[in-house]
This record gives sequence, C-alpha cells and structure tokens, in this order.
Amino acid sequence: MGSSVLKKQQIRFKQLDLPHSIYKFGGSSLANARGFRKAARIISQQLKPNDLVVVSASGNTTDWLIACCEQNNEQFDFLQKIRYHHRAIINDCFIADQRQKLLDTLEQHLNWIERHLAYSNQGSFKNDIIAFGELWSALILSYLLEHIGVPASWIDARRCLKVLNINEQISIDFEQSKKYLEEHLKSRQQRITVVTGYIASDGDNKTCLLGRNGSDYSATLLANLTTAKEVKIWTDVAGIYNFDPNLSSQAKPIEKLNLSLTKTLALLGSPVLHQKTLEPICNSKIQLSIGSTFSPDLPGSKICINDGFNANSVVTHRNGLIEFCFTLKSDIDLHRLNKQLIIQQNLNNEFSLLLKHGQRSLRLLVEENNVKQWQQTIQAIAQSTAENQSTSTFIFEQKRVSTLALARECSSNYEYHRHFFKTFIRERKLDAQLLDLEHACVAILPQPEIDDLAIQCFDAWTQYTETIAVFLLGIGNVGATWLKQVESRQGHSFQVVLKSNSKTLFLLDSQQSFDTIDNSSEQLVELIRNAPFKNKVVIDATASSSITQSYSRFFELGIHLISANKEAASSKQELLDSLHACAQDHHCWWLQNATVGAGLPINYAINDLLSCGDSVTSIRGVFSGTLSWLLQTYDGTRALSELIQEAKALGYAEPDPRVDLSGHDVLRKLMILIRLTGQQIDQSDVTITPLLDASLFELSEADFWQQKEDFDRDFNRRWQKAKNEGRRLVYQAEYSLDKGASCGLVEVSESDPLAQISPCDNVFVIQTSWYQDNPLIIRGPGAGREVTAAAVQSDLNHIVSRINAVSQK
Ligand SMILES: Nc1ncnc2c1ncn2[C@@H]1O[C@H](COP(=O)(O)OP(=O)(O)O)[C@@H](O)[C@H]1O
Ligand SMILES: N[C@@H](CC(=O)OP(=O)(O)O)C(=O)O
Repeated sequence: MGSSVLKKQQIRFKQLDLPHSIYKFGGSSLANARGFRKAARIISQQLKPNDLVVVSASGNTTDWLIACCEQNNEQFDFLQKIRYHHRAIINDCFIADQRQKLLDTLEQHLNWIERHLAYSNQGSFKNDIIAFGELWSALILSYLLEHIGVPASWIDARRCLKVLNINEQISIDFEQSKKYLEEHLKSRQQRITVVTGYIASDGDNKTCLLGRNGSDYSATLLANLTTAKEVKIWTDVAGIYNFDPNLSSQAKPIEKLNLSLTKTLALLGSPVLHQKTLEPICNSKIQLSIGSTFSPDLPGSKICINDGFNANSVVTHRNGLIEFCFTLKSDIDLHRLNKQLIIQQNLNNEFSLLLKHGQRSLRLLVEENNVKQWQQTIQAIAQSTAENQSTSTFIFEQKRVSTLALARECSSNYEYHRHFFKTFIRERKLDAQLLDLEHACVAILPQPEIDDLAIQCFDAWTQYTETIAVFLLGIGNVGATWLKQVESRQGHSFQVVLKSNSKTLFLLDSQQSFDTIDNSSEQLVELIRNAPFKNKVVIDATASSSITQSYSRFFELGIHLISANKEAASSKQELLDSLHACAQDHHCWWLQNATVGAGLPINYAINDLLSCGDSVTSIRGVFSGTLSWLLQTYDGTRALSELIQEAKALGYAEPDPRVDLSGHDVLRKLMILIRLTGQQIDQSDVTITPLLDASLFELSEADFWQQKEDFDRDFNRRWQKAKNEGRRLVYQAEYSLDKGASCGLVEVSESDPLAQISPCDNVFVIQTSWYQDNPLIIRGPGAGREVTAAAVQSDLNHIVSRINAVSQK
C-alpha cells in the first residue's frame, strides 16, 4: 500500500465533517445493561455529531460464540447462554416496540446461527457466527442512544473496513477502506455512528476477524483512516495500572505512560493494549487514552507517543501458557519461523515468545489454546526446509507454565528492577527461568496459575519502592564515614541505593558499577530521576560546585537534599534565594546541618531560637576545626607546614588545605550562619584576612609549598609575639548587626571563650535579644569525619521523620 495513496485520500477527506473523537467500549464495559447505559451516557455527554463509537461483543459473548462453533454437544448450551444474556440486556434497557423489535432481530440471528451450526461445513461460516457478538452490541447501543435523544446510527464494519486476505494472512486494504468509509461518512448526516469492532471483510465480502481483542485495533485503524484526533478506550478499569486492579486494591493507575512500556506490556501478554492496536497511531498525533466506563471522571491513562521516559513500572503476569521445546532433525528456517511468530502475534493478537533457539532446537511460549496450531506450524516450517523430508521429524515436549514480569518504562536504570526481581525469586526458592528483556525482567514458572505469587510480587515491589531511597554523592571523608556508620547499624527506615565518586556510580545493592559517568552530567540526574522510588534523598557529600548546579533539578523532581557541601549555601544570595524558593515550590526539604560546626547543633539552635521569636544580634567564634586544630596544636616545636600536612592526613582539612588557610572556608560558614539568622549577605560584604600572606594564595599549590620556609618563619614570629603578651592566636569569624561581617587572625586573652577550646573545637558565641549579656555558647569538635557524618545523619533523621509524617497523613 503506497503512502501516496494514504495522502491523496486524506486530502479528499478534509472536505468532509471528519470525526474528532473515536470512543471504543470493550466487552467488559458492555457486559450488562448497566454498562450499556453508562456507555450511552458518556457518549451523550462527551461526543459530538460525526464522532465514531466502536463496540465489542458484550461480556464473554465472543468466547461463547467460539464455543458454539466447536463440534461438541455443548454447542446449544452456549447458544442458550447468549440468548439469555442479550435478552436480559434488551429487556432491561428498552420497553414496548423497541424492545420487541430488538428481541425479534436477536431471535432471527440466533436461528440463523442454529441453522448454520447444523451444516456439515459450518467452518466456512465460523467467522460470520462469531461476528454476531459485535453486531448485537452495535445494534443495542445505537438504539439506546436514539432512545435517550442522541441522533445515532450503526454500521457493520464489514461494509467499510476492507482487508486483503492472502492465504488467511490478513492486511488492511487502506485504499478500499477509505473509499467505503468516505461513502459512509457522507451519508451519516450529523449522527454519531456506532461501528462494530473486531470484524472486517475481504474483497469477496467474506468476514475476517482482526484477532482476539481486535476492537481496540478497529478503533485506532478508524482513527488513522479518518485522521481523528483522539481515541479513547473505555474499559472496566480506570486506565493502565501498575498491577491488575482486579487482583489488588493497592494497584494504582498510571496517568501517563510512554509507548515502550505500553508495547512491553503488550509483548508480555497483558490484556490492556495489544501491539497491533498501537501500530496505526505510532507515527501520528492521535492521542490515545484509556478510561473506565464505570468511573468516567477519573483521569485514566494517556499513552504518550513522543514523550520521554517516566519512572513507571508494572508488575504483570500471564497464566495458562505452554512452554514448547522442539528438537529437530534438520535445521529450521528461523527467518520463516520469526515471520510466522510476528504474523500470529500481530494478526491474531496471540501471545507467543521465542525463548531460545539453536539451529535444530527451539523453545517457545504460547497460549494453551494454540498449542496444536503451533505444533503444525513448526512442523510445516521444518518439513519445508528439510533436504530430505523424512529427516525432519522432531521431538517435542511441552510444559504448563506462567510468566511473571516486572516491566519498566525506561531502559536505563534497570539495576534496581533486576536486583529486586532476582531477590524476590531467589528468596522464595522458586524454580524459575529468568529472562532479561529490554524493558522487563521476566520469570517463567512451572505452574499453570500464579495469581497469588503475582500479588506477592506486586506487594513486595510496592514496599521496595516506598522505602526512602538515599543517593550518596561523594564517598570521600564524610561520605565514606557516613556509609560505614550506616552499615554498622541495623533497622534503618531508609535504604542507600547509590553511591558515587567523581567518576563512577555504584548501585550498592548489586555491587555493580556503571560505566564512568561524570557526576556533573545530566546523566546522574536522569539516573536518580528514573530510580523507581517514591521518596528520594540526595546527600551531597562532595566539595564540587558542579553538583550544586543540579540542585534545582533535584527539587523540581521532588527530591530532598542534604548538603555537607558548602558551595550552594554560600553562593550568591540571589542564587540561594532561588534555590530555597524552588525547594519550597516542590515541597522538598533542603538541610545543611553539616556545613557549619560539623555535628554541633548550631543550625538547629539558631532555627529554634528564631522560631520561638528571638532574634540574633551577633555571632562570633572559631568556625574552622582545621584552623582550630592548627592553632591549638602549634607550640613552636614543629613547623606550621608540617602540621598542615598532618591535618590533611587526619581528614580535618579541605582537599586543598589552602581553602582553610585563606579563611575562605570560614567565610563560607560565616555567610551560611548569617543567612540562617535571616539576614542577606554576599561575599563582597565580608572583610577577610587570610591566615598567611594573601599573595601565597595566588600561587599554584606546588609553588605554595615552595614558599613554606618563608611562611613558617612569618607565622612563628606572629605566634611568638602573642605568646610573649600572654595572648592566644585564633582565627575568628565575627558578625554583628551594626559592625557587619569579618574574619581573620586575632589575638585574644586567655579568658576569652574563643581561647578556651581544645584542638579541633569550634566555638559559637551567639548574642540574641534574649541572650544579650550572657551569650549562648556552643562549643565542641567542629571537624572530623565521624562528627560531620553524624551531622549528615541528623539531617537524614529529620527528613525521614518528616516523610513518614506526611505519608501517615
Ligand atoms: N496492568 C493492568 N492495568 C489495567 N488492567 C489490567 C492490568 N492487568 C490486567 N488487567 C485487566 O485487563 C482488563 C481489561 O482488559 P479487557 O478485559 O481486554 O478489556 P475490554 O473487554 O474492555 O477490552 C481489566 O479488567 C483488568 O482485569
Ligand atoms: N469481542 C472480541 C473483540 C474485542 O476486542 O473484545 P474486547 O474489546 O472485549 O477485548 C474478543 O473478545 O476478542
């Protein structure tokens, strides 16, 4: 079918009043009179004249019609079932003449079926018999619409959906279908048309079926042919859920899902949407959605054809399958076999999955009902390719199985899914074959029915995704120590799911490392975004400014943040304000207790005072644990440079110790505290004097160390002078409302609280309205891996309890 034909037809169609929407009501929606009434109400409220409605056979009618065609003595019981089922609907929906007319028509049709069932060659009428299911639904619904005042008519799709039928292999004849459809559209005169789904006809007007559940396909095909803007599939559940909602009340509908997840679900045999249904809309702008006939106000699911990835996952299973194993005596034509698989999958909406194949063996999963047909197909393929037909005999085994799968929307970030799924199977000691598909982990289990196991899997997955997931960025001093602390305790209500250094990301669970990914890249954010956890917390234990560039993305994605990294908190006021606003807008918490005073509760103390109505008038203190250690340890016996190296080795100093020596680290902490008191400040507002001569900080690190003799000598002189005067050298940070902010090396008396500290201590002297004459003093270790890691943990504890409080609401 040339695409030029399609285009030409579309231009012609534009002159007609084309349908905007096509609604499809499935058998589960139309299973009873209530369902028909609900459908009619939705149509009357939402559709416009010229729109189309596609219907399936009511409830199990198609199954019953197929059963009627089986050669056994239950044929007429099934016919009776069909009779009572439809009579009940007609009697409930209509009165008087309309009722009688429909009952008469039904009876005529049933008589026709009965007569044809008696024929010896009834096989040739099988499709005509099965087609009645859709016909009755169209008839009843169009009458019902008229009955409630909606102008409507119905059409047998065999008059407008034309197929090419070559050796029972059916393909859509777009040209003919458009021609007949156009004729119909011209004549419908502002009425809603109800079209029978699932059925079509070939060039000889013989009835052809579009495969089980094929009415969805009829709807998307009609949308393609008429360039409709939307297709909505109405069923008995409100969209595609993360698990079969009829099996668990905990299953949640997915509002938006992309085509790859939808296709994966179809491949795994989920009944909601079939592969073929998606074909006519794949490269179009047609909006496909799914909603519930019984709760039409619920949002339902939208299939986003061109949309990116979300982090949706679905637990899906399929009972009643047969695993086929063939060992052939000659090579099989795999190309032909694959083609046949696609044909049977696509045209008949049959489930089948080729598990494994060699030249002379293959394993295949198929539906229980189709075993015979597959056996014949494979035998035929094997025989046609064997050089000597007698050698093509094969040994064939079959096993009843079910499949359980965890499908995911994105193809990256599958480790979490895989880890969960493997653990789930392993812990239950299930005898399963595991299969890794691009978008799903699949287990083939030797049981014919696994509903209970699927429910357990869904519950376990829900629990797994609801744990609070922690992503640790930076496994240097603080990060690695925090991790050790976490590992040494048990019973956490969070789970560390990723750790990273500047080059590599590790998923902790599986001990797998990813390819080298730069931390600053959008890839890291994507990885965290797509991780399948409901509550996510990032710990930034890096000293990297590039990570801070991702902060706003984290907040936009609803991810909470703990910063031990001071970069963002001490950045430009304007930037900081926008980050806080972003966190607030997205209901995210951003805690930074570890940025100042290591584990000392300085942030919490100030926040508490402010929240009680106090106000801070001044803060003064020693904020650098490193400088505190250096200045308290220095006694003139060892050179300053030697002590600097030792501080680095002990993990007190920043990776480049000059960040400490320049006073820059103190400046950042001072800014963070001032901002915490509610004041605005930028770097240019702070007077800063480095510990050593300012020119030393303009050198490269190597050149800096070349100057050590000079700076060791200068420092010793200054220290000696203070000592001689009975004073102590401290690196002080100071801020007051009237004098502003500064930091630098000062001499203080022995009785000053800033002098009364041990090496490594920080001290904060805080004056507030209420602590004016006798200031509040917080003193204790202000550097060191353990205490800083504890500060991170303290923030995490706060976030965890807030998340838990919110989820209990
Ligand atoms: N993940 C899922 N989301 C929604 N429905 C599902 C899911 N898995 C299985 N189902 C089942 O699919 C059914 C809808 O498909 P189907 O019976 O073919 O509908 P219809 O008859 O309307 O075409 C639901 O009733 C539900 O039990
Ligand atoms: N009635 C047909 C076609 C169909 O699409 O049905 P449903 O919409 O109920 O899945 C079948 O049962 O296969």
